[in-house]
Amino acid sequence: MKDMRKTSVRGGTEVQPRPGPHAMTPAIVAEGVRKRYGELQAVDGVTLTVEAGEFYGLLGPNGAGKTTTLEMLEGVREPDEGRIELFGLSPWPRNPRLLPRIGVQFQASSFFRGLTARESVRLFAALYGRGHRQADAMLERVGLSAVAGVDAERLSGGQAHRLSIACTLAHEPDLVFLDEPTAGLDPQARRNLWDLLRDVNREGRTVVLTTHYLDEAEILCDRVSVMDRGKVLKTGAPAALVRELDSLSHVSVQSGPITADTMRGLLTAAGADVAAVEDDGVSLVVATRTPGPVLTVLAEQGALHGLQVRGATLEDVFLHLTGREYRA
Ligand SMILES: Nc1ncnc2c1ncn2[C@@H]1O[C@H](COP(=O)(O)OP(=O)(O)OP(=O)(O)O)[C@@H](O)[C@H]1O
Repeated sequence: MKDMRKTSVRGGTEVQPRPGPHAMTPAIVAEGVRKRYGELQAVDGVTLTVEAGEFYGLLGPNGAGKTTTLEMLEGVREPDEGRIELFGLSPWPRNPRLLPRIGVQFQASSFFRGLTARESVRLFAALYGRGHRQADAMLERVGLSAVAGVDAERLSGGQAHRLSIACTLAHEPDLVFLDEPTAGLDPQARRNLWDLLRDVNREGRTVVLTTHYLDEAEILCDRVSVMDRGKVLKTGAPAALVRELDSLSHVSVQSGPITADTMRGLLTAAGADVAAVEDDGVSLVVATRTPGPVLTVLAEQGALHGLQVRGATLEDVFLHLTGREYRA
């Protein structure tokens, strides 16, 4: 079921089979995790499980506690309370048995001064006893071979993000943590990075990311946890969270062939569940919980020109859960 969704999102690309996640120890188990900074309860009892092979997202607005949660999962910040296990092992205090299995993306802006892109990846690979060949293959993989000899600090924003991911992946970790990996990228660079992250996940690696971008989470993640004020408000597959909302769909067609009044009459006669029918002279829009009968009526009237059906999105889920607008 999960992989079918991914297949369609990935434009028909075939998903590589991977072992069923439930057969394995979860990649991450966190129970009742808390972190306080002075008076501020930044993380307030987070409980979550990430299965091996999952693409998992932590969503939320600024200050929700995503980064603090991620850092505790990574083992770089000590929780005040709670239990965390990665592949059944505690990441805190720093656990040398776990280090080769996890990859933590560092900020793209903090490469070692004076090193080229190639040297940067080779350095990271060497830290884990991996050779030049593997590092260079990773550089190729992220599409940076052509700029391998360029000073890392002179790369474009998109290239720098790709380089930081190459460094994160150079030792082939099973579990990859990314903190807002596409922040600040232009739409094309974002999409390129999405492709790369999907490929990494398709190889069977577990990917956990934080993001402000709800579209990104909806497209990439198998499951997301929506966080606000240090708490997880809800966890689930993006599509399931959206479906649970039971919100209105908006069916829109070009104005002209049929008036709003006629449409209302026909929809009532057809027994369709309609909340509103409006026409602004450009589009006729029907808000409904049952788009099927609406589409049938429009088809019968030959009024399907310019058809668009817009359902709820994760943004609506966020609004519903937090009672406030999503500000990326
Ligand atoms: N080292 C720190 N010392 C004190 N307060 C901190 C520290 N790090 C984060 N905070 C505060 O804790 C809260 C949670 O921050 P955190 O960075 O975890 O949230 P976030 O969801 O990742 O937000 P953003 O999207 O802005 O990165 C915020 O109010 C932040 O100001």
